[in-house]
Amino acid sequence: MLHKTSLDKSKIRFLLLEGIHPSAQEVLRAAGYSQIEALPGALEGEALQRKIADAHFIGVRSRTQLTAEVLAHAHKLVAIGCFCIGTNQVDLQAARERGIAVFNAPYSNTRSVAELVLAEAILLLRGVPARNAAAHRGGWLKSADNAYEARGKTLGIIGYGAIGSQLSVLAEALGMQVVFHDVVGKLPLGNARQAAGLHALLAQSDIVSLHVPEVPSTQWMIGAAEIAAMKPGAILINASRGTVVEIDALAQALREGHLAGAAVDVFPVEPKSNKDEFTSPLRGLDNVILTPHIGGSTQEAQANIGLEVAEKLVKYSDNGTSITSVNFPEVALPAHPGKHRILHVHHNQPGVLSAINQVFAALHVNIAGQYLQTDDKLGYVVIDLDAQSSELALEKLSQVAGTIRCRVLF
Ligand SMILES: NC(=O)C1=CN([C@@H]2O[C@H](COP(=O)(O)OP(=O)(O)OC[C@H]3O[C@@H](n4cnc5c(N)ncnc54)[C@H](O)[C@@H]3O)[C@@H](O)[C@H]2O)C=CC1
Ligand SMILES: O=C(O)CCC(=O)C(=O)O
Repeated sequence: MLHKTSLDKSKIRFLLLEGIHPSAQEVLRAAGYSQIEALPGALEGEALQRKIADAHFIGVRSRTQLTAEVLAHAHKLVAIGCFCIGTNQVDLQAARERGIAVFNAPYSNTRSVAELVLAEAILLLRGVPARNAAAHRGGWLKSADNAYEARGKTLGIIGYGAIGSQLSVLAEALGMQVVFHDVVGKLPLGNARQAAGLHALLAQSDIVSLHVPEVPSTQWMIGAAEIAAMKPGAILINASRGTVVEIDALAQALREGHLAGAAVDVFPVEPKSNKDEFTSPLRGLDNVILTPHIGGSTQEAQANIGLEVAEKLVKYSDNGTSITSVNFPEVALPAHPGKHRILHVHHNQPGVLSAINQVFAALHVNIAGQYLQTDDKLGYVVIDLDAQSSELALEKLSQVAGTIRCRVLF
């Protein structure tokens, strides 16, 4: 399917969902974009399909599912901004195949998640959730039973990426010992140690905290067997994705007392909005902290995410720069004063580049600058040329076999 775009800024439509921080709109407006629709909640089904059909750019957080089926309606969509870290809510491959670049904010809420997890670890070690719940019911559980300091305890971090390693630093500052498990070799920060494997980590940790992405290798990676391998009285914290932990197995281990407590921020099925009911086998367990996927929900993180992702969308829209895209060949582009710029996304197959160059040769167009980046399946070529040639060149380039999308910037 071919897409050809040549649009004035005033006609470019941004759809921002899920209460994205106003800082994003400020960036877009400062860059000259005025057609911005911002909605407080997520969309799904027909409503999403209808809205996305009209948008050139869409911004989502973790709720809106941009599946291949939804993207099939996104005929005008140029790029997606995930105003968060995770990009599992987007079918990245389907987006690529349609020439839609996807951007995210890989570090803006890292600290917020790490701080929440550390706080939860301390509260759970002290048995605060259960004592708090009892007090709300009129109980008074003053005792040191099952209440411990964080100092000297072993924190096992699964996924030693941005969040895991930030947590590691904070935990060591409290005097905790950190072990971690990751599928790739990581530089241990401070005195942290890489565990011999997942089960070795589970067997020695007083607290296990998950910081992996949602990918096939992490699906249900913590099930009954892994929970059984944890120390009796240990604590499990999951602020990664709901599909990483088998929630029924966790509920059972908590009911049976094998685990002393848990903090869970993400669930296999999460309510679509704040008005929908939250259901979970973990409800009603006093020793479990349940939070509504708010690991990254702080004012600081949301404001920074708004700026970061909106700036990436503006750069891609204004100038074609795709640096940091999570599904697209990355090209860092200079400004193009006095020239028009054609952006051509194509299947990386033999003959496309020579066909593109033949178009320019046949039109006798002088190319002022050409930039190319490819990966195994996708090619992204950018051509700067004189203003008077761009419309005709866009028309011809859109007809080159293998073209996915082609647009011109003035
Ligand atoms: N609860 C919330 O509000 C938030 C949740 N998140 C979740 O946290 C996840 C992690 O975030 P970051 O640390 O920024 O990501 P990251 O990409 O920096 O780190 C993830 C680490 O997990 C490792 N990993 C991948 N597969 C693994 C496996 N099978 N076993 C062990 N390690 C594995 C990777 O090698 C990497 O080091 C995100 O993907 C997102 O799903 C992120 C932000 C907020
Ligand atoms: O704040 C959100 O909506 C999602 C946060 C999250 O899970 C992420 O950044 O990956």
